[in-house]
Amino acid sequence: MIIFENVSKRFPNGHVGLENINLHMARGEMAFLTGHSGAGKSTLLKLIMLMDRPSNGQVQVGGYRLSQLRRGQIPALRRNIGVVFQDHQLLFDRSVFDNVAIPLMVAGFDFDDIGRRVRAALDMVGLLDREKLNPLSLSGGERQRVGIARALVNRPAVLLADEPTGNLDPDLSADIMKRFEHFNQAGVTVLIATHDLDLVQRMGHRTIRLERGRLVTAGATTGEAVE
Ligand SMILES: Nc1ncnc2c1ncn2[C@@H]1O[C@H](COP(=O)(O)OP(=O)(O)OP(=O)(O)O)[C@@H](O)[C@H]1O
Repeated sequence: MIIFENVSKRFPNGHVGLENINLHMARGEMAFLTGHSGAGKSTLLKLIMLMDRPSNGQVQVGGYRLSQLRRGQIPALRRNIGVVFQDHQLLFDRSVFDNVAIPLMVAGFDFDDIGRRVRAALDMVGLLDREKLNPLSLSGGERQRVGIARALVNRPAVLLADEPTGNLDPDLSADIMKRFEHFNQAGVTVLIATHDLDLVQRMGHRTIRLERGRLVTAGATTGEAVE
């Protein structure tokens, strides 16, 4: 589902963010991406979601070589990748409903369809009764769940999360991770960048570890060679 072949990322200032990464995540897999601050976790996620391009090597997602995508194919790829950020990036001048609806509005869904899909996504994260509220009136954990609903509303095949539990207490972090596990069981490929090694160990999924831009452990993937 996600393949990195000899991928390096050198920034314009000369800093090497990623060096010769070879990685294979199978469809339907769940993995954690770990490493110290500055190890390259966000850089790796940005290459998958096409927010940035590698300097060398190839990234493939869902069978597409990202370097060969035509401009017109990029929105379809992005719709297939849901992204959850640590600071959830919600709009505080819109309701919870509108925040979750944004990807569908951008994609041009009709009004009724948007209503159905937004409510289904809010239901999945247990926030159906909060749709009219402003995110400002929600707790940190609830805001994060709104961010997850927004990431899932397009029913993407891949869910990426960058430090999704960074500001949450251990119970809420465990709750959010359980939800990711649940989506994974429904077939979504899930990759989560996190510093929370206790949680990673407790959950027992594959761990992909970066150190100064290099892959030091890629863990195991079902039936396929890695690294
Ligand atoms: N646009 C950029 N220009 C120059 N250097 C950059 C750029 N983006 C990231 N870097 C550097 O690349 C390295 C990897 O950054 P990245 O954000 O991927 O790390 P990270 O593992 O996600 O860290 P954290 O856990 O702190 O979020 C860091 O040293 C960072 O300063």
